[in-house]
Amino acid sequence: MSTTIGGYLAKRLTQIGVDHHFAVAGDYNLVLLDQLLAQDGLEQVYCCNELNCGFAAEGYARAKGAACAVVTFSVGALSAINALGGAHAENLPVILVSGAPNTNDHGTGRILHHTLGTSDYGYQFEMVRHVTVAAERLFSAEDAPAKIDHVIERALALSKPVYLEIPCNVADLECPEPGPIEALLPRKPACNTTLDQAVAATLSFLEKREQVVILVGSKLRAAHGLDAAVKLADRLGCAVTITAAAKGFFPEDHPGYRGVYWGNVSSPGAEALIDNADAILCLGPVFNDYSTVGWEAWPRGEKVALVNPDDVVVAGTHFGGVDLRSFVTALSEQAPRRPLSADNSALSLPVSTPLPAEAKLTNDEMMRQIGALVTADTTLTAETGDSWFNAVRLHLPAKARVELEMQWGHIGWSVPSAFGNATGSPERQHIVMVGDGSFQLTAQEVAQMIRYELPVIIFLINNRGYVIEIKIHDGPYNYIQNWDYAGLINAFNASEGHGLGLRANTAGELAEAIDKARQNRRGPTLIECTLDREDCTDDLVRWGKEVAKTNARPPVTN
Ligand SMILES: C/C(NCc1cnc(C)nc1N)=C(/S)[C@H](O)COP(=O)(O)OP(=O)(O)O
Ligand SMILES: [Mg+2]
Repeated sequence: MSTTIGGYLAKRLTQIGVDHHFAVAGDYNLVLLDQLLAQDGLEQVYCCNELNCGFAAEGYARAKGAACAVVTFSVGALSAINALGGAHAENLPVILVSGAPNTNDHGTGRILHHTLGTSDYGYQFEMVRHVTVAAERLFSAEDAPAKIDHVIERALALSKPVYLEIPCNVADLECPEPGPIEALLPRKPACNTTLDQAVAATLSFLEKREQVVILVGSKLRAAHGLDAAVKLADRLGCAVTITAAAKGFFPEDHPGYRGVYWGNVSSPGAEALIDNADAILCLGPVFNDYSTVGWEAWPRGEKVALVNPDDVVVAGTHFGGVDLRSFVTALSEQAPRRPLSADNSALSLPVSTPLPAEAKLTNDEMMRQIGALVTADTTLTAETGDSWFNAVRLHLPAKARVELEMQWGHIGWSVPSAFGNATGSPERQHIVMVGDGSFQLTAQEVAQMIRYELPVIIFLINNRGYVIEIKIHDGPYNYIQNWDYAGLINAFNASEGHGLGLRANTAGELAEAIDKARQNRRGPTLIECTLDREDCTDDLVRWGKEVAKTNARPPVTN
């Protein structure tokens, strides 16, 4: 039996659970797109541009565990590279496939369209290697299967993006059918010696310590450690806090859950919990300048055990090659059981009383109404901006998901990412919180939500500008042209009733808009929430001041 190179890739995608791939056509990838279209069980979904295509794949990977975006050479791929940087920063296995020039043109000195106008077509491959963990260029059918398998295996093993370049005259060449997928799926090293020693060292580290706290980090999901973390919390009976970027990675109805640890904008009591702990088990943490509030809130020292996706550092010893899930599972089975020491009734939940219907809409009222929408089936995608602080403050029902991009932080990511996420998990209710500034970068993808009839509810928070930047450092550059955001839906020809654009100036108008959104099941509903520019979370103001201070540090002169 044989197939084509495009058919081989298509079959491999379905074997790893990718039922859709995202694409923008270009003459370098049209034959490849035909090969992918021919695969049963693999749907081709189109995007407005290649940046959105990359972000849609990133969102799909959040839902399905892997994703694929197909773009054309150079003019397409260079836009998608930004989204690949995001997938790398957020630990998501996105496979970027780029069409490429005819193999006969290499080395001829000829000038090709869509290129820099030089005869060297290798610059894209050089650029993409900086944002991927594996990259391959195909030139023939002979080594194509091995190269395709290599990038797929690396993407899954490391939960990171990879790249495949397929010339336009190679995509339909004949090659053998793919074999079983098992060898490409993640398998952890069976080195039990190091694992056992890491666990033993941690058990003795914990032995004499009373105030144990687990801090859940944003790499925990990519390391497949969510369930193991709950088991460990049950075993240790300890308090559990999360970093902001790990929102939704630990059940908030768990008796040990004690909120978000984020320095001076932590949940009430969470900062003291970490400061007073004598043992902090950090599971998949990312301590960057934003998450440590300008390097101020960064748990370090002998009381910290670092459990990273592929290594453990505890009591001054580094145990390499130990995968997080195996380690946390073994620790939860061997640690002495302790009684429950934490009680999340101590977690004070934000309570805001409903405003009268005619009252001007406020941020708190907006969040009260959005919070009431969130259920176990909800996926809330929250954009960079005050939406971060609003989303992190929500108290989530078990199994609700929050998607954030707090490492990469590319404004505009939320709309295409939610489009991809909704494509990959149509059974869930999808909500987006996105500011006016961010929305202006990638608004087109709402048109695809209309085209594919995805009932995403988009809360467009119109506070007239880049408020997070205004709070960090104000200037004329933080103010933008105001759009008729609610009216934009009509520009996307939503007249078939597949899309709704509404505006909410008051508490009552928001409640009505949400009712309409819940009934609109055949397309997106964009609700423009108008807020005063000064009406932002206190957390943003306090956090912004600290970050501004950190940015302003003068160069150290020695
Ligand atoms: C301009 C920028 N960041 C700089 C930036 C600029 N360009 C890209 C691609 N990504 C970025 N983060 C940011 S966070 C704006 O405040 C976002 O404004 P908006 O979406 O309106 O949200 P808020 O009003 O809540 O801040
Ligand atoms: Mg704004």
